Amino acid sequence: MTETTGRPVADPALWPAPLAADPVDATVTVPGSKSVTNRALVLASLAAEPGWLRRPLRSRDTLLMASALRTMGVEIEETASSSTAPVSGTAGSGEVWRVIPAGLHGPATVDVGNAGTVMRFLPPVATLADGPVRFDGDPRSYERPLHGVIDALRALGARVDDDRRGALPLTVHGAGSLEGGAVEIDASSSSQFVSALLLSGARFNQGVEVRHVGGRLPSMPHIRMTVEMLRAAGARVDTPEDGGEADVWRVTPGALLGRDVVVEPDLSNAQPFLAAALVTGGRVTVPDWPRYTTQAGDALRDILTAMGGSCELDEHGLTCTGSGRVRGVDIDLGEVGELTPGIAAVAALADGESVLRGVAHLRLHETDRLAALAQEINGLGGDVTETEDGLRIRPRPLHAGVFHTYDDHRLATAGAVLGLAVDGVRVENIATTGKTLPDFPELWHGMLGTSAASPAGARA
Ligand SMILES: O=C(O)C1=C[C@@H](OP(=O)(O)O)[C@@H](O)[C@H](O)C1
Ligand SMILES: C=C(OP(=O)(O)O)C(=O)O
Repeated sequence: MTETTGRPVADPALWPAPLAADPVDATVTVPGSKSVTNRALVLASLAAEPGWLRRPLRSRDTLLMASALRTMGVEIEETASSSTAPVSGTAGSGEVWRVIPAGLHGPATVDVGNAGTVMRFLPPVATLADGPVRFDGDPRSYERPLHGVIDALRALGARVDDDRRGALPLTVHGAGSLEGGAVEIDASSSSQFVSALLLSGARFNQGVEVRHVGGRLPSMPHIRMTVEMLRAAGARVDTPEDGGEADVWRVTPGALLGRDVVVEPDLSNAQPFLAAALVTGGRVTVPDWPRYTTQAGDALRDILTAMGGSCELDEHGLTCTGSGRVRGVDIDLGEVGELTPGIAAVAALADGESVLRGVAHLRLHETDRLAALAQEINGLGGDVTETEDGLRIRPRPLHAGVFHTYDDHRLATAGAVLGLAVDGVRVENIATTGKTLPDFPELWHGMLGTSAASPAGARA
């Protein structure tokens, strides 16, 4: 692309990933968790009384969730300060959303975008509406698995019209209530099937009993998050982990409490920043890292340590420090699949081979993440091969090039991590980070002490 003067100009769709001139040394405050925010919105909407979310994530996925619940009749008031909330939270300043539940209504139309949490958590909610709720979304949402939720809802008494059988778009014909009861699903393609049924289960006449039958269930921490948030809202939940049958979860019918939820920082979105410490031999602190959490991102402490860094959790938050050396790992990421793109980027810069296992289901995430990572890292000169359930990454010197992102926020942040160490990486559609981390470019430049207008080390 050239101006009329013939001078080359930057393509605005290609973000010049800043090269780290020095080891990073920064504190990065990471916005709220997508997974906590969207569960809290659903649970608050199903509760018997109003509730609050403090420091919710404001991103495409969470705004889609809020707007979907609003179209079904829930009131969500957004305020800038916590002063109106007469409750015990200690979130301090920041945004507060007040959720006022109401009888759920149809007809309504829900745009799920490409948010797994919206497309899976809301059809069960829609069975409680008093009319039809239509679900549609981005083209990719049509390809993401939904059969577990649709088949289960039918088995539990709902009427669902899915022209494409087991996929979006679809209509849930809400009848004001759902019988509920016991159901078997194969959730090996997404833990969100289980979470979806449990989240609404307390509002079904007979509650719900979900039995997973099939291959390995991924992302167990996310199911634990669902269980713990349900319990905090007053639901009785029986799980395999408290002596119940393997792969069976049960939610007893009952009213849910309105809560005052302080949303934790999104630990999976902390990943690129912590990875920056590792690949530049620097140091990054993420404040407010919870001492106890069900978030998958907490596994980063161990993973980044195994890759050559050191991570310390203290009153300042989590600080990860790079040693100047990045080690390859052989690791099963099945429990924490959403961390895979960022780990793959670090692994491509390591001093030895890595094997990332247990993540075959990533082929049906925002994009086919295994194919996309192999393609894009190899496009920069890397040596990545897809295995049956993951990636084999052999580090090689990388070179400048365009890193395509396939509308996947985690591909975009992975490209930024590579750009720290490889001169001339341009990330296509950095704005796609807005799915869960809208201010990513500003946060990234802030961490590096550069500015988007004249980033040191960046090339237009
Ligand atoms: O329930 C959740 O909030 C999530 C569960 C996981 O989904 P899968 O089990 O489909 O991987 C995870 O990857 C996703 O980012 C968020
Ligand atoms: C898989 C992810 O998202 P979703 O909630 O859309 O499934 C993710 O954020 O990595």
